[in-house]
Amino acid sequence: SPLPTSASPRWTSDTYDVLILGGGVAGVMAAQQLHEAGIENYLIVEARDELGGRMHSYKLDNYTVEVGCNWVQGTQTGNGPINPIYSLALKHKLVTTTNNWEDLQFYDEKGHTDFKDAVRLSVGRSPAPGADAATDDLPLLSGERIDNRKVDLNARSGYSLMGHRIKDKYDWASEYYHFDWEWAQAPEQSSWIATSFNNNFTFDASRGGFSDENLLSVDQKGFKHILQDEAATFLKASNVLLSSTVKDINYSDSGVSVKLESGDELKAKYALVTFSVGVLQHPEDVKFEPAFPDWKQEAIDAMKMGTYTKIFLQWEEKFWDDNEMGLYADPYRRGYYPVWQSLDHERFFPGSGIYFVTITGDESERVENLSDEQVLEEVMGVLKNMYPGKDIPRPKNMHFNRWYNDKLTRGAFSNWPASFYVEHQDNLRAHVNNLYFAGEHTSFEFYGYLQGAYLEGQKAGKAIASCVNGKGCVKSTGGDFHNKNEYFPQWYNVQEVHK
Ligand SMILES: Cc1cc2nc3c(=O)[nH]c(=O)nc-3n(C[C@H](O)[C@H](O)[C@H](O)COP(=O)(O)OP(=O)(O)OC[C@H]3O[C@@H](n4cnc5c(N)ncnc54)[C@H](O)[C@@H]3O)c2cc1C
Repeated sequence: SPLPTSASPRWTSDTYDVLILGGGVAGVMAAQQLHEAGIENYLIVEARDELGGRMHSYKLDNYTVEVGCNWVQGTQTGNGPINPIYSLALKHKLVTTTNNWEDLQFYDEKGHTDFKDAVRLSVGRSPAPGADAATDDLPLLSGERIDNRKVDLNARSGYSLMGHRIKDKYDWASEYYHFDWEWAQAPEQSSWIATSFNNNFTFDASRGGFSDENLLSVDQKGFKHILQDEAATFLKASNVLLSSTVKDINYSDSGVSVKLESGDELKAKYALVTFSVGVLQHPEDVKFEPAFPDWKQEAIDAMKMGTYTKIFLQWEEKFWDDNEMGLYADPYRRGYYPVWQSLDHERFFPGSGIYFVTITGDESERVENLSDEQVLEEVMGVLKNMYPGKDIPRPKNMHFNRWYNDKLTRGAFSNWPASFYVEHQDNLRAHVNNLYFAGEHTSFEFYGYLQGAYLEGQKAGKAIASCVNGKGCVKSTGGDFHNKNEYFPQWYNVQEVHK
């Protein structure tokens, strides 16, 4: 790796200007801002043995697969706004390919079937492929709600109000494919308004977004290399402390002290916490002293981590269909091993023998508590349904991450439950004394996505740099619900709606 190895940190006797807690996308981008502002007395503290966080690849046999993020989601339309992750991918020559969403095969418990029409007619986060009615668009109707100053509901209510009601297992699977597979939670667990603008800012160029293009990383150096290569352009060995888990964070308006699992203690004027909101929800993992003010704790607990689990399976020989994707409609259970992707395909890793299935949300949480053997048994049961009459051998390899139980993530990415309040979003980011916060979860437009982590890290890095350099500190917006929205002052005034 071109990256420096871990620092020999300076302990209590010395004080850093800034501690950046967490070396994922947000942490690295914040560090870059400090560097550009001429601040070099900072340290990134990361529990894992490399930078990247949820950019996390895994070597399955001879193939690098992505157990964390895999797509650059949204690129650029014409001269419109460009996704900064796309810029990074271009700069560091990420090897990508596209998916052909139409190359989808359908299955139920009796094998091949065809519910293309159910998928087409199912309302989606954006119009389903081939759907003709713009009214099938959840975000569109959400926009109307905002314009008419109506309150948020969950996305299930939105679907129902559009007249879309689940009739059978095919509707289940179709809706799952459009919704849960993106948000990692079910429509009833998700904000109608937040999922809608979140979708638009990334995918809908006509509504200020990047583009509806998704680029899949098939880079054998791992998706994470674009972040690590970028870090290597400015980070010095003395700026990074790897394999060091934070246990306690003590903060005030004069400084921050951080205790590591090793018992060592680091001190700084400011600290930026980039741990996921899931980690912040677990004080037994990382303890903050003093406890957060009520408004901060409420904002943290207002959000939920969705879990997105890719179960990679590898066989000596491919026995499955040639399609890129498969959608399985289980008769009894919504979201039961529903979305299958073949990597043994000419567009990806031909000859690899790799087929993977994604589960999300409550199913992920359930499955994480099973043993690998129990998971394999369930997966084999579904494959036997999908391919009746085929003698399917045990796979030679299986791998998946338990993101929900992982103390360093506590889920895959954040998702706003209904109802969404701009004030909670502001309070999630707002700093408390000398403790700042950034990560995908603090992003208004792009929560959940890499671009959210990138832009929030930059924003926090700039704010802290200005403070350190004596150019003025931003006033924390945290506190009781307030009435202004920095993004769309005239656009959404929750206070008025709820009076
Ligand atoms: C399965 C999955 C699929 C995804 N798919 C996509 C996708 O295709 N496209 C997309 O745009 N986004 C996707 N995402 C989301 C994307 O990966 C995240 O939004 C982004 O990586 C978050 O970056 P971050 O810096 O906010 O947080 P993180 O990457 O979580 O960084 C925080 C860092 O803090 C460290 N840490 C945590 N606790 C401690 C502690 N106590 N002490 C020290 N260090 C600690 C962690 O190890 C981590 O490195 C996916 C995520 C997952 C998990």
